Amino acid sequence: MANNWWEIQVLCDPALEDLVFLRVETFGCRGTASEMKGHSCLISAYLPQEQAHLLDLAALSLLFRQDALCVNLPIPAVQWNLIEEEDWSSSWKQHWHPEEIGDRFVVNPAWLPIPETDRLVLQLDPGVAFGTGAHPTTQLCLEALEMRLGYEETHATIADIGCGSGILSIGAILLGAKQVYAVDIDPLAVKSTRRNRELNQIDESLLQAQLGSIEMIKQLSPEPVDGIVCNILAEVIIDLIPQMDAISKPSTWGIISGVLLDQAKPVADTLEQYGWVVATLWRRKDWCCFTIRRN
Ligand SMILES: C[S@@+](CC[C@H](N)C(=O)[O-])C[C@H]1O[C@@H](n2cnc3c(N)ncnc32)[C@H](O)[C@@H]1O
Repeated sequence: MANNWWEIQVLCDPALEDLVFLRVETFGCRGTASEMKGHSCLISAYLPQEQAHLLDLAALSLLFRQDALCVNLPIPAVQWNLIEEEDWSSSWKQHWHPEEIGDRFVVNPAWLPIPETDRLVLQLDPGVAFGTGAHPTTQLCLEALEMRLGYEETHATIADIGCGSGILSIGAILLGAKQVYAVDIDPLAVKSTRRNRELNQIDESLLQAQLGSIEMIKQLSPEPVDGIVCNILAEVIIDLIPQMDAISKPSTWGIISGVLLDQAKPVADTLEQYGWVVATLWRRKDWCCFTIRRN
């Protein structure tokens, strides 16, 4: 049977973009992209057909409407189409362009020529996994890695928990990390990380990607790691913090994102409760990123 996909398109005020992203991700969409259309933002999101009925899509549209009304913005225009597998990959790809992130990176879609640049080129085919470089939390994490590894520390061993496309793991290796252990509970993310590792010609021994979560890092890494990067949602992070001790040493640092601003306090409280100090808190749009170290 052909695998068809729903293409959900939301044309909204740019101020609503983050909320729409959050809604489509929570809904289970696997590929998302956004672009400006005049003064509006067009968000396209993709979901396997069998994962949603028409009624679910109608309910999702109502949520967009509700969100807009709550913050006093125009109601977004929503449409959905059923598209075939081949059309999905090509229609999704056309949304992606090379994107400069921080001072050091350019994220280049793997199907485009490699750009001439002094920056580190992060070749990426995100497939259906999260992590294209377009999301503020991914950008904040890459920028924090750049500050940590680019100027202060190389040869670090790093755990990437919730690796998605592998973008942060690959970024860390390009910046000189010695060894990265990448884990994700989604088998498609692990597959995507391995594919992107190959695209960036990184040896498997430098970047190991496995299905699982923090407990898998313990199995992969013979020693506690130097750094932890973790870009997942706040409630998952709060559950993971107590387990971070098992892979850390006194000098271990962390880069934690995926946290909406209004969820920053419970995350910070939990970090402090488990012996971590919040060194900085970076913000982009409605999201934030913590850099942390041991107490
Ligand atoms: C927001 S994406 C981040 C992807 C990528 N690291 C980035 O920064 O763009 C979060 C990823 O975490 C994974 N995830 C969710 N809960 C998890 C858990 N408890 N342990 C490990 N991975 C998890 C999801 O499958 C998803 O791929």
